[in-house]
Amino acid sequence: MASSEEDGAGGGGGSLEEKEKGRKRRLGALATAWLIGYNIAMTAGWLVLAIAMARFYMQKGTYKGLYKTIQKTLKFFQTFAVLEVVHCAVGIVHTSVLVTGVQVSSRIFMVWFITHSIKQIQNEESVILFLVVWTVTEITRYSFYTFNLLNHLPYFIKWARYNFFIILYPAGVAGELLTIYAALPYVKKTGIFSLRLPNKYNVSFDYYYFLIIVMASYIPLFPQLYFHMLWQRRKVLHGEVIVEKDD
Ligand SMILES: CCCCCCCCCCCCC[C@@H](O)CC(=O)SCCNC(=O)CCNC(=O)[C@H](O)C(C)(C)COP(=O)(O)OP(=O)(O)OC[C@H]1O[C@@H](n2cnc3c(N)ncnc32)[C@H](O)[C@@H]1OP(=O)(O)O
Repeated sequence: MASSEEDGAGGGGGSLEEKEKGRKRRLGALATAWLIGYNIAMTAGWLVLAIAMARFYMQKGTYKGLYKTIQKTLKFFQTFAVLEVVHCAVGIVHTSVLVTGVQVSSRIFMVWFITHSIKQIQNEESVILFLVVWTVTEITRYSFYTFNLLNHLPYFIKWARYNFFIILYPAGVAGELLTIYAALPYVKKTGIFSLRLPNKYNVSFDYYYFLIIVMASYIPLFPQLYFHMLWQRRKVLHGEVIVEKDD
């Protein structure tokens, strides 16, 4: 995270260098305040989602219809996560734009272009699987960032942040892949998001094959995200310094 770097520089000095240092400090404080607000809002959003899912299941005794009940909250908070890519791009969070971009875009794709668009699969068990996994992950992750920024990080949150993913990441990926797989027959039948020839643009696009490519792209991309997290884990929990290649 961007820090109030160059601490100790005089604020009221007149030189250009001192003014620049003062500006950076103010930006650092502003960025920290923004990130605290953002992370609190995201923790709260995913907590609301967790409570709504638990209430639904306790009242109805089934997961059928669960997605429909929670979809608005899910769409709102998952889409809001686009800001994470912005945070990296503008440099207020020191992490890879590429890694964050792949993570966020795959989630947004699942929410809008699979589960929202193909209604027939909304009651699949695999949807519940990735929903539960995402929810546990995000409550842990955003509360970790919040407490970290406030310099009051309980060890169990840090531990959970850098251990839960070992199981949750593969479980989430399984839920996502099974959901896309379940969507394939409906995509083929309805031709949703596909463009057939002839048309005035003279281009064709088959969403069915696109989804197969997306599924295949998990094979090279997921291990990179997983190893990234394993490196982070070693760095944070065991204090190992590992030099990662830039994007
Ligand atoms: C268009 C079609 C697209 C199709 C694409 C197909 C791609 C398929 C492959 C993708 C598979 C993804 C599947 C996935 O959706 C499944 C799941 O998520 S399942 C649930 C389990 N998931 C996880 O556990 C997620 C783990 N991933 C992450 O945590 C992040 O997303 C990730 C970007 C991968 C890692 O994060 P990061 O590098 O940021 O690690 P850290 O958390 O350790 O943070 C590093 C430093 O940055 C600071 N930071 C980061 N974010 C914030 C923030 N919001 N506020 C404040 N600070 C932040 C953090 O504190 C660290 O700073 P420092 O080192 O200074 O302490």
